[in-house]
Amino acid sequence: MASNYLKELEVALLAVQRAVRLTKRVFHEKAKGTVSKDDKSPVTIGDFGAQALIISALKANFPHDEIVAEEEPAQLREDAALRDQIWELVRNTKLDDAAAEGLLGGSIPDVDAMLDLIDKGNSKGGPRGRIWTIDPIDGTKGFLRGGQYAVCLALLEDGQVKVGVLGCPNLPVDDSAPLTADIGANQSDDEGRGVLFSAVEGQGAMSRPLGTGGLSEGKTISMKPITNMSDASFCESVEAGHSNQSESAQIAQKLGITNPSVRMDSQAKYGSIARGAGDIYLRLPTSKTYQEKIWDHAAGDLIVREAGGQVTDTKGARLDFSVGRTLASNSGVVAAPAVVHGQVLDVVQQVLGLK
Ligand SMILES: Nc1ncnc2c1ncn2[C@@H]1O[C@H](COP(=O)(O)O)[C@@H](OP(=O)(O)O)[C@H]1O
Ligand SMILES: [Mg+2]
Ligand SMILES: [Mg+2]
Ligand SMILES: [Mg+2]
Repeated sequence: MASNYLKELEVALLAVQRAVRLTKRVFHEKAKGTVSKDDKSPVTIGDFGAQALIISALKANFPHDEIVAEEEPAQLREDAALRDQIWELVRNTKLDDAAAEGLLGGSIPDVDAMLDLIDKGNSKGGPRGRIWTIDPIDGTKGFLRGGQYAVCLALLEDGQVKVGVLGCPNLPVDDSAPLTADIGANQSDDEGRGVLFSAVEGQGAMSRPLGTGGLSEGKTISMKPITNMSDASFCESVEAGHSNQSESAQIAQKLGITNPSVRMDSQAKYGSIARGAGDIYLRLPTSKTYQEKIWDHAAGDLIVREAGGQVTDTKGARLDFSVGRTLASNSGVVAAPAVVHGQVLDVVQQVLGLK
């Protein structure tokens, strides 16, 4: 029987909403409990705490599903002070709405249970079955800089993205607000910011304000129909090490795009183009060896496609979430409204020397 994924969507929206409450507390702190991972990338108490809360909600509702999550608890087992800071955040973060909080399964009993939950995100992924993928803070570097970041959750079934949710605390609520990575001078003022994007396969994409309790009504979002490339806006990573910014500038110029690129951290880029605030998202490989991670793209891929977009890699292939924890068979990302995707891809391939 076909599923409409209603329960999965509700749990995912509430789990992301709750996790965002935790990340926002850390965002507003000066000391974010940052440690360096083996690959030298940063992780904070916010990343670990959000992952624990989301996995707890998933395990309470879908105990047999597998989970591919970004963070692993090894460092925490050795660092009691860090572990206690995370536990303090996790046990004090709840939704205001008791029924919604109850749906997420209630409290985690103790710090060891929390570490075990973080560890439950260690699935290898793959082509079969139901697999959730979590990026507890996407754009950790943006989070540390005071920029954009996103809490990301998606459900894969037999390698296909079925449900995707992105919590973007620093984007404007207003879907028609212009595309900018700026979150305003006064970073402690949350007024008008915080959006939850979601999509279910075949059911369109939505946005709604991030709240503190239950869910508010969602609005359908769609990509902007581009009639003239010279008016298009494109976005890319802030981090030059994550995407080749000189190639993207050449691509934009060849397409006749006159606006400078908007550099924004995280999957907030996918959400922004899905609601028509921007048009095109380019992610161009900076190395031959780096493999994109499934948690960096699964939710955004579905949200953009359900909003009328097309998402491929630079070779023109759809993103393949069925080959493990990384997108090992893909290279980069080209996301654009379906009607112009072919035109954009053509220029990407010319500039990258792929044709
Ligand atoms: N060399 C590289 N090329 C592309 N992406 C990279 C990269 N090194 C790290 N990343 C990924 O880029 C993500 C952030 O994307 P963006 O640049 O669009 O904000 C990081 O997610 P995390 O912040 O969750 O670790 C990380 O997984
Ligand atoms: Mg990371
Ligand atoms: Mg990420
Ligand atoms: Mg992350």
